[in-house]
Amino acid sequence: MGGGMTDTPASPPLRLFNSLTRRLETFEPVHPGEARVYSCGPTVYNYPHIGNMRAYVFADTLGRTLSFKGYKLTHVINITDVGHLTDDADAGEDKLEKAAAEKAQSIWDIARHYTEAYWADVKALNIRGPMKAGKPEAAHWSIATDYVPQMIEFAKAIADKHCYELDSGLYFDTSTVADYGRLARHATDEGESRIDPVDGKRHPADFAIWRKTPPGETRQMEWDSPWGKGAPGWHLECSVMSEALLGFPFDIHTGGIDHREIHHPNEIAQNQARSCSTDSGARIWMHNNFLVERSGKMSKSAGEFLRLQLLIDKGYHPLAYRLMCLQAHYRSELEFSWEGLGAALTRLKRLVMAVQRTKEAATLSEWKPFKKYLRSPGMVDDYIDSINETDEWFDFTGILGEFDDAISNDLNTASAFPTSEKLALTKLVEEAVTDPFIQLDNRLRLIATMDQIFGLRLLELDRIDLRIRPKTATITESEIEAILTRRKEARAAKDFATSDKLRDELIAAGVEVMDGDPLGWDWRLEA
Ligand SMILES: Nc1ncnc2c1ncn2[C@@H]1O[C@H](COP(=O)(O)OP(=O)(O)OP(=O)(O)O)[C@@H](O)[C@H]1O
Ligand SMILES: [Zn+2]
Repeated sequence: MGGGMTDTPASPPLRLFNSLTRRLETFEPVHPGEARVYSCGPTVYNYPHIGNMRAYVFADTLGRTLSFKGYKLTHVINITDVGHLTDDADAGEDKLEKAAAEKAQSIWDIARHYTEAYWADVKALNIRGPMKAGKPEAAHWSIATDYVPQMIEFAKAIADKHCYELDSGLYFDTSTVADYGRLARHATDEGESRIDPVDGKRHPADFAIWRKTPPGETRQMEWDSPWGKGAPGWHLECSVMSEALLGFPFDIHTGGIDHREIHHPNEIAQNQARSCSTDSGARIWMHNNFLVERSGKMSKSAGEFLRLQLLIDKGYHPLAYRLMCLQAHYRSELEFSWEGLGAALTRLKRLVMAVQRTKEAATLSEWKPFKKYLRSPGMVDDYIDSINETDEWFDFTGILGEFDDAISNDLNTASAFPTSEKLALTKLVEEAVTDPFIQLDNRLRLIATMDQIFGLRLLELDRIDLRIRPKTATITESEIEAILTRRKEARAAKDFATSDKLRDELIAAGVEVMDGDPLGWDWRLEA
């Protein structure tokens, strides 16, 4: 550690809010130098809505932060293609079987279709996806139906001590484990009125770990088991896949805040049974709050919902939605509005434009992040050494230190944002264009470093990428460009009548010209 630099500030430890203790805790990995994370994946019976995608932007921000802090990340995200009922508890039908019946399609085709739709959103939002020991290429998405034999083994192992059989399935007796429901913080028999009773259940909170196919019926997805033909329960999937892929216990388990009430307490109960201990299975349980609309939580069951593709069709770049998520803390509710999304898009444009100007003036052709800083999770000494090596006098420690503080404080991208935007725009980029003492290349390296967490592609995006033509526009890109060129000429010649006429022509075609906009014009966005 950089000899003699005793006054160097230490990189802050990563502190995360643990839903189990409802407190901020310092992250201490189970395996030194590693971070193993499990995120509950989508149930692929319908398109994901942008609220669902907030859960994965959050999981991705966590993963990126762990990588930034120097941990070798293994991140598992599953695909739930079986077992999730229309109620989070045990009433209702299998969501996938129901969708298949309604559409008269094969359940496997339905699962495939919606899995691909989810992957498209993941890609558009620059979510990194699964990771194995720091390598995305070594990882794969974990599909629940690939793990059914392991689920049966898990159930067999806990059946005698913790389960009982009814006509409808094998049920977990929640009274057999200590402190059931401690994550949700409700007493076992209270607050359960929304759980429809299943005949014969010993306690309202007991849940199916194996659901038998009713006599005389056939399910499209069913497997043989010691309890007859049937399908696994949803909660079982996550316990099995997390143990199989991450070991027991692992570091962090994530999901939306609704999972804190039923799904995760049930996973914990299974994990306790399996390990014959009080260990919940993960050291830290983290939950993102909801994306809401004025009318309430965005949800599929409520009928109408917003898909990422709709935002794109209206002319919003998907990363504007990512930025909108980053501007709020993951534990706060975020209210969606078109105005808010529009403001995020304008902010993204300004950032991209400022970076672009700096790129044009810089000398390097590639802007790698400050690798040395990234490689020294404990201290920033190495990083200061690297600056000394390059004779750079500018105090990066302050900027990166501030950024590191924010992100290490329970992923506070919300506070990182105003800070980094202020720095990036006024100090780092705009001043950089005029200040002869500040090296442009280092501004770009700094942005590259921070963007490892933001994932906004700030160095790759071009102003052209941010112009998305709304589906409703009745004019082509080149026609717009031609009119805009003529309008610019008219304005230069102070011929404002022609300029206004051309602007009206564009408006009639669905394109709004915004003279104050950094891009010179913008598409009209429908409210
Ligand atoms: N409005 C929301 N905002 C943020 N996260 C959400 C929201 N709705 C669901 N989630 C989270 O999205 C992830 C994927 O959920 P899943 O695919 O199971 O959807 P779902 O629960 O069927 O959706 P819905 O609640 O809309 O019916 C979960 O972690 C869930 O907690
Ligand atoms: Zn899960």
